[in-house]
Amino acid sequence: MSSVVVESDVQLSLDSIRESLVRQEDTVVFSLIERAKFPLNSPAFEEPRCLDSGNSSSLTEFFVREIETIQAKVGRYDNPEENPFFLDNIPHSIFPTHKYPQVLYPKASSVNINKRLWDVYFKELLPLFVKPGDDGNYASTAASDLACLQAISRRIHYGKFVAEVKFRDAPHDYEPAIRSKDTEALMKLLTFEKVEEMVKKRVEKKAETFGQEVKCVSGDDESEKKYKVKPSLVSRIYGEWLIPLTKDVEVEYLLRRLD
Ligand SMILES: O=C(O)C(=O)C[C@]1(C(=O)O)C=C[C@@H](O)C=C1
Repeated sequence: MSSVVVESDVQLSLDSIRESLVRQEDTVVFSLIERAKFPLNSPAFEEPRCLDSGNSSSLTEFFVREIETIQAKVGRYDNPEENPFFLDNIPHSIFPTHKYPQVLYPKASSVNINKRLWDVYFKELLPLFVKPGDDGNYASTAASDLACLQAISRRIHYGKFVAEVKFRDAPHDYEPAIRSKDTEALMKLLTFEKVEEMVKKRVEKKAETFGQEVKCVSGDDESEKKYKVKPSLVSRIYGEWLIPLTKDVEVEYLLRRLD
């Protein structure tokens, strides 16, 4: 076992972790609603159109790389809740940084599935919740995509904190499955189906509340409410992608928890 130990006295409970996940839902749902203002605008993220010869990034990739570099310089990635998409060598902050408590197990803390998230987001999620088309508004679209990607990335990588607290609460349950690298057993141990159902219902309600068209004319037919992103789709995005990705992060983290 590593000689570096986590600060096990740092207050960490499954309830407080779940409260943060609930709050993060607001950010995720809002970011999807904001992104839905623009059509798909696929040339922004599919095509290398940079006029600088030698740069084969798409506009969106270029934008994300540049923003991540600036954000690293002001300390974003010193926060263990944040995980970059492109930075292998994260520049040091050029400002004094906050000392975050070492809550995560150091050898497991670097789990990062953002490459997978990038593909899933652009190939599977985005075409589901935005209209097809191209209005040429690529810079604003890229900024909106980054907001979605960062909110979703934070949410799914929060699985590291969930896994840490579950491990601390029941190390004897988890240790045999970790030692035998039994991912199926780990998945079973960390799954709470009722919680997942509640999450899916709640995000649907949030999408209804945050994304309904607001009209001030009295006598409007309630049954004709319109939404910026279909609420059942937000629930599906959580059920089919965000929760499974969070669970994959939890498993990846646990597999390294005894290194
Ligand atoms: O709340 C938990 O226990 C989590 O692990 C988070 C989460 C989720 O992604 O929302 C994932 C797995 C559980 O089955 C329930 C919910």
